[in-house]
Amino acid sequence: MSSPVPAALPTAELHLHIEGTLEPELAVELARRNRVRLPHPDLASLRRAYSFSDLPSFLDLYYELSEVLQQPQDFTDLAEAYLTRAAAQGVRHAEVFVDPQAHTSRGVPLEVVLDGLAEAFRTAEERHGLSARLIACFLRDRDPAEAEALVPRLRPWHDLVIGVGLDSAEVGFPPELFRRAYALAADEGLHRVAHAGEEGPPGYVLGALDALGVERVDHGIRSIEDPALVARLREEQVPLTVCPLSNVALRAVPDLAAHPLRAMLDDGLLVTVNSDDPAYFGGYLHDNTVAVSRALGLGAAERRSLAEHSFRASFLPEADKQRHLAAVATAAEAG
Ligand code: HPA
Ligand SMILES: [Zn+2]
Repeated sequence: MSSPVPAALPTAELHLHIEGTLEPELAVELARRNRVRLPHPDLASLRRAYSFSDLPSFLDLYYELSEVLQQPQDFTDLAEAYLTRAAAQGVRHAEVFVDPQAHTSRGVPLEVVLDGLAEAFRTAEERHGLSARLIACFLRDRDPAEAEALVPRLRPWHDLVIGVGLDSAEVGFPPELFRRAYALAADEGLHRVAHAGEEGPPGYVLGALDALGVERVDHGIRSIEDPALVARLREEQVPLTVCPLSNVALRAVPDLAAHPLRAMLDDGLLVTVNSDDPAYFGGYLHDNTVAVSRALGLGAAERRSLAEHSFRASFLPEADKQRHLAAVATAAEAG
């Protein structure tokens, strides 16, 4: 008999790509609504395409399906579906990635993307009991000049877009390429995070810290290959937003039992669990927590630490962090 599923604790989700929440059913519906031809003729064949060998093979499908997103309402529907699912999985605050260039590069205006998402995010607290903000990611496999040009264009949405990030194909695109874009973002008062050490080497994590001044590292799992880097991440309590089901789906780790999450926790790192692209990788936030807990034998104390870390690592004001941490304590002691 398998053990009962632990209850979801209140948690902040800090590594979630809104485009990665596009479930196949919604992709098919939006393709029909917008008369976009998908290369997969029906839902069953589309579902079969959700099998990946690495990050680039996933990104091919992720960008292809993003083309069904055309109108503000499409982005509102996408966000609304995520918020509904996230709330049911214990998420009480979300700092959500969006890839503006994935849309502007195919002729969808920035306003369509951000106003569409804003429509759902504005009412997230009342409708779903969770607060939600955006982090605009630069696509690292495109010209850094595009990233630099994007930064001032985010100004009208600074109540919603609280930071910048860096994603897409990692290997061959080191953080240093985006030094200027991040300096511009810092001047605008935006928070800074970056994907590093997912497929790329530990040196990319160092580059994100030193060249980009990031406040959090997304993934960062390959940091464990460099003991001096691990010591620095521990001393500086740099948050690492880890995504277990993503790492297995993209073969960054062979299976969940081999995932470094427990070692990272035991090393005193400020790690959090997140879902990355849940429509593609088989689970939302609590699904990740349950799966990795089972595989690594994490207990209630470790799950409480993960929930606490998520709020400590968030960009929430201190008073809100304390309010959420109190809610974690109440839920953990009840459960
Ligand atoms: O996991 C990811 N890594 C890099 N880029 C991405 N864009 C969406 N998901 C990812
Ligand atoms: Zn990611």
